[in-house]
Amino acid sequence: MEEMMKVVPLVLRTIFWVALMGLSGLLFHLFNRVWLKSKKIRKKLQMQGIKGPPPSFLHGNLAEMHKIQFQATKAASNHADQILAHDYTSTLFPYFEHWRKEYGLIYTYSTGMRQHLYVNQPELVKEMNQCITLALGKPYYVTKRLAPMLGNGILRSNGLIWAQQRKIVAPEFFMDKVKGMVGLMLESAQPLLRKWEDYIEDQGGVTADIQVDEDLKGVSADVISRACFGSSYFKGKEIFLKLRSLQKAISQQGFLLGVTSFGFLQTGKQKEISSLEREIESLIWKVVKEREQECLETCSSEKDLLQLIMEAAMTDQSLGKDSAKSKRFIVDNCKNIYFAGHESTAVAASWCLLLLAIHPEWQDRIRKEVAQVCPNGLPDVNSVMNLKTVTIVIQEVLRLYPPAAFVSREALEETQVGNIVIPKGVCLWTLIPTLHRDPNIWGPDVNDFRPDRFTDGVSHACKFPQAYIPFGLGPRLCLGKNFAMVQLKVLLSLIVSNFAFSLSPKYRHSPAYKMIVEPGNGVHILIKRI
Ligand code: HEM
Repeated sequence: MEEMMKVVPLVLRTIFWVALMGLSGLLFHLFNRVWLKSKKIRKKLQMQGIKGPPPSFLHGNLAEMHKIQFQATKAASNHADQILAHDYTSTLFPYFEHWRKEYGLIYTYSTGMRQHLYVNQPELVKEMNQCITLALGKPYYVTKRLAPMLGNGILRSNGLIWAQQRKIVAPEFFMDKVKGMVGLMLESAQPLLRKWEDYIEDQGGVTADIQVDEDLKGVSADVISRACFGSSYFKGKEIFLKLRSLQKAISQQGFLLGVTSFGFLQTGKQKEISSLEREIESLIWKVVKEREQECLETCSSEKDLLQLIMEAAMTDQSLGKDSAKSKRFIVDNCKNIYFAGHESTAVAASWCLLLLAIHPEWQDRIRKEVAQVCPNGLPDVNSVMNLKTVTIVIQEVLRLYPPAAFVSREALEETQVGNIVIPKGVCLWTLIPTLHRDPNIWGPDVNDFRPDRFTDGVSHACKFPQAYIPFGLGPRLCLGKNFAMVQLKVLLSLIVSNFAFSLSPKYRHSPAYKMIVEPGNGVHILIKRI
């Protein structure tokens, strides 16, 4: 017994020393490998004249970012009366604004040990976006959180895999293909018109106070379901509903700053995410199998996107005969097109209705144009291309309220962008709304809603056309740009030529970031029949 009493403290002491050595080793590793490495990267940027807020050990500038965010949230007053003057970056990402005022259009900051470069100088934005090197990709720490939703599809992939996917998917969204989809866009919008007429009927027959967002999401889900899944679009809609739940679950995780909550807090959410991911995969796969069977019997000559993605998966040499790879390709790309194609277009439509509600003179101009250009007031393949007023209204809305807030890249290798050498691992961030509201680029009326600034094209609307990037720019330019623009034109011309609307007193202006920037409390308008 006495012997044992002597041994216990010895064991405890040994454990203590081993733990201490382990901890010192870890700290040494953190200090040497991680901290010194990020210090070296920072130094490389500083030596090129790039300044930024001084980071603290382990956290970088995170504490300051949270503090600035906290103060901005506290100070955020109701912007209801200054919808146009309100640049949402000042409330959603106030630290970027704070540092921009202090350090200019290019600066560096860090989150944890990760070094970032803020790039909002138009010349450098252009260089960065038009850089064709595969050494610039989507930042891994951001996209890895999106993996359950996007797999390794085109939105998150990098390098050769991305280049191959882009080659396969891009032609499906060329203007010629999109023109063929005008009919299905019209079909999808009709139920919305009937629904809003019913609202008016239900609310006394003259006007109705409605919230537009879910109805618009319904239309864009229907459009992309029809475009993607053709005859099986009902099943497509079921998939899309689940994808929306998945998006909601992921965006609750605050992935942007790359700060993880403690694992155990996330377990429930993680389980929900994994189960949704599995359900979506098996639903998509079921549709694919049914389609294969249909094709064995009679395959329609009219090919939808699913058909084209399936054919690409079968014929693309990079995927070879590996059925697992082909399956991943099909499932991931269906998921990517849904996410990219559905949410952002619907949110853009919401912002359009908001700005048109406070500018009835532009509703009048659209109405006149639709009456002149469209036979029977319905846009078709030819007339949709001639809707100039609708186009400039959409362009102006996307300038003031771009749904995608950032263009982001990571230097996968050391890369030269313009006159700056970007060390490997640095993430680059361009804030699209800030570029779109720079008075040096757009002039003193930058905060006014003035669609006619776009009458003679983007290059006449501003000093630096590459600074207008609601759809990005260069090799990673949005694949669905044509699809989104045509869909928005069809939808707006139908709504405006059937209804007149103004802003409802229920509307509260509070843009919110949920992977894209949307009206936080929805868009409420008062509508009446024309
Ligand atoms: C108003 C609606 C839309 C907006 C504002 C928008 C905006 C964007 C932006 C900013 C990017 C990133 C560009 C970059 O990282 O440089 C992007 C990428 C992409 N978008 Fe869109 N988008 C919209 C609609 C659509 C639609 C309807 C589709 C498909 C049907 C689509 C498919 C894609 C794809 C596949 C990419 C990834 C391209 C790549 O990485 O190569 N988008 N979009």
